[in-house]
Amino acid sequence: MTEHVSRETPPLVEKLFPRAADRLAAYAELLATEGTVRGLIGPREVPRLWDRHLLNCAVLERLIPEESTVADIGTGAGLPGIVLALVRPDLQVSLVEPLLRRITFLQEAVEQLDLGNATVVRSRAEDLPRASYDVVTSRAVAPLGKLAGWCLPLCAEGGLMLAMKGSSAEEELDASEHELESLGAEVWHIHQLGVDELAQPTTVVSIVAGRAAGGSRHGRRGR
Ligand SMILES: C[S@@+](CC[C@H](N)C(=O)[O-])C[C@H]1O[C@@H](n2cnc3c(N)ncnc32)[C@H](O)[C@@H]1O
Repeated sequence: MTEHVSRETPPLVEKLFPRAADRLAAYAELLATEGTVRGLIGPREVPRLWDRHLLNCAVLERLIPEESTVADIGTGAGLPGIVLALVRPDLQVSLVEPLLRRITFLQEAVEQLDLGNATVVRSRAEDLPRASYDVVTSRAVAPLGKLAGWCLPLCAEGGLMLAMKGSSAEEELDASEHELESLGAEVWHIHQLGVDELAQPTTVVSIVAGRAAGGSRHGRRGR
């Protein structure tokens, strides 16, 4: 049986992201059609695309300072990178992905959504230039310790690594403290980014890279 994404943009999306709602809906449609045909999104995910994927990624924008350069490592079909570029036109987002099949989809999506603030980069995280981004994001890419080894070196000094994690966040953080210290990270924190109408908050581990003198460059934009 073919599953469908709702053709109606949920009222919550109109309320939270009024200026991005139309293009978010176009992206949802693209994921539900080409994304499933090309095996980038499982058909069972389609009915819950909005809650479990698009809104879950969109709330991450609350932790990103204005006009940041962002690298989304292992973006896959563009999560959270494309969503961030849509809801935050002030950001410059690099969509980083090594696999050609996904790169082709990302290039088509960027073109169809007319995303002037997103660039598709075919690369593994380890091969990107160091100290190049204000913020490095990731979702469902690798365990935190390994991920920190890839992402923290990409952050400019005082930059921010944001790893979207589920219920394993606390455990992964405990297990990787030694690695984080050896990578020069000084401050880390677990955020629960909630939206009242959604059952599940988005759990994000934020880590400030390098010597974060007071961390004032990264003022939070509220829960
Ligand atoms: C499970 S998918 C998650 C995709 C997307 N972030 C999401 O949440 O739907 C993991 C992605 O990480 C990519 N990946 C794996 N190792 C990587 C590396 N070393 N550097 C960059 N991307 C990597 C894979 O190609 C894959 O697209």
